[in-house]
Amino acid sequence: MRNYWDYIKVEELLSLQGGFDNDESKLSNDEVVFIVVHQVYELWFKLILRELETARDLFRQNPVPDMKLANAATSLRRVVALFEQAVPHFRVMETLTTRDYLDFRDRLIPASGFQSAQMREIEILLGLDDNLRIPLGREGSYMAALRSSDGSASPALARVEHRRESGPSFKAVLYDWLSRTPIDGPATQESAERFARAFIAGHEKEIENRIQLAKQNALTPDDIARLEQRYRAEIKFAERFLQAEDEEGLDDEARAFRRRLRAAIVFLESYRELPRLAWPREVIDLVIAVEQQMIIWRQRHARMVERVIGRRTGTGGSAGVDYLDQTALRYRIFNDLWAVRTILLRKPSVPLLSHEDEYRFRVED
Ligand code: HEM
Ligand SMILES: N[C@@H](CC(=O)c1ccccc1NC=O)C(=O)O
Repeated sequence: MRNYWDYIKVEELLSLQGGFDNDESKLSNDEVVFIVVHQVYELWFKLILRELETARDLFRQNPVPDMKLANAATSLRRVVALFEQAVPHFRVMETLTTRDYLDFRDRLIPASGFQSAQMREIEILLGLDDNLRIPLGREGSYMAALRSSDGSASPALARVEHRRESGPSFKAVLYDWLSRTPIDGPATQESAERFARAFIAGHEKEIENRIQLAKQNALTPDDIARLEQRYRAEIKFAERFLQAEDEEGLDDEARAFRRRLRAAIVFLESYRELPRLAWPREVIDLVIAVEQQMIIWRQRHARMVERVIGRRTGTGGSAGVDYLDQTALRYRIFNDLWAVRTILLRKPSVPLLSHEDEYRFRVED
């Protein structure tokens, strides 16, 4: 007969909280809390990885089946919900007082969450650039921390190595897809760059409006000059961004790719009410929401750590909270998606499209 305990594997599950000695009777409530909270996180990470992999596999196709964009949005919405649930979960860990935790902390050394293979898999699958990674302190790379203390391989290392070899990151395939966006006409370099130039002209128009407004509000000539200087700097940023001149060391092909990518993101965000652009824009908005939640996770973990162990060195050998705060600040994957928000225009100032009808649902007459 089919029953709950066989399907959920309750007995097996409840036998996994015994720590290094597999003997829960030896552990305090505090230590079982410590173990269970981690196990719940690793289950959340498992679900996040499944959804991110589904989304990556969808965008890996060329062409990406338009009918499946809603599925991608569903996967990404679930990832956001999982992180949103995981963040407040640190409250349970904060019921551990520093003294209670110190009762068993030394036994954990050198184990650390730095060895959470699934967290590394999420970073790799999303597309975190290894060059951004902050060295932990004791080991050279984050991969070294996944080896056993005698340097031998581990299931965690195998997991992460497999993830590194299991195909392109979600970022890579998403950006490839975006770079193929037909921008106000065919999906060519020329139409992308033509749109970018028209968008910059929109910024020029916006500035004239703002300066007129400043004059009407009787700002002093000095204030107006200061405002105009600030607006001109904003245009310069927008130009450098859309021409991908802010990136060092790109060859011509890479720079052309970044221009198509950035023009596409600006295009989707600026005309999101056009039916055929609505789902793509929803997808990139959800990608931002995923990264935002991951940054909040890092921050919330760091605040919990500070509350429980202050600023002492981590069992994994890092500077502890200082290291964690740096990761929350520096680990950014979808910079282009975030940066676009700096240069978007009010609706009245975005360029008129020459092929707007091509982005409407066609009603067969
Ligand atoms: C009392 C509870 C906790 C303390 C004191 C703590 C402390 C730390 C410290 C100090 C680090 C930096 C590496 C090191 O030197 O060890 C770290 C890393 C990490 N911890 Fe925790 N942690 C706690 C709970 C958790 C929980 C519940 C999770 C959930 C999975 C977690 C996941 C991680 C991850 C993934 C890292 C690596 C972060 C990165 O390198 O980006 N930790 N933790
Ligand atoms: N790095 C933590 C120890 C710790 O939290 C931990 C130890 C063993 C297994 C998972 C852990 N979680 C996060 O690092 C600390 O410095 O206290």
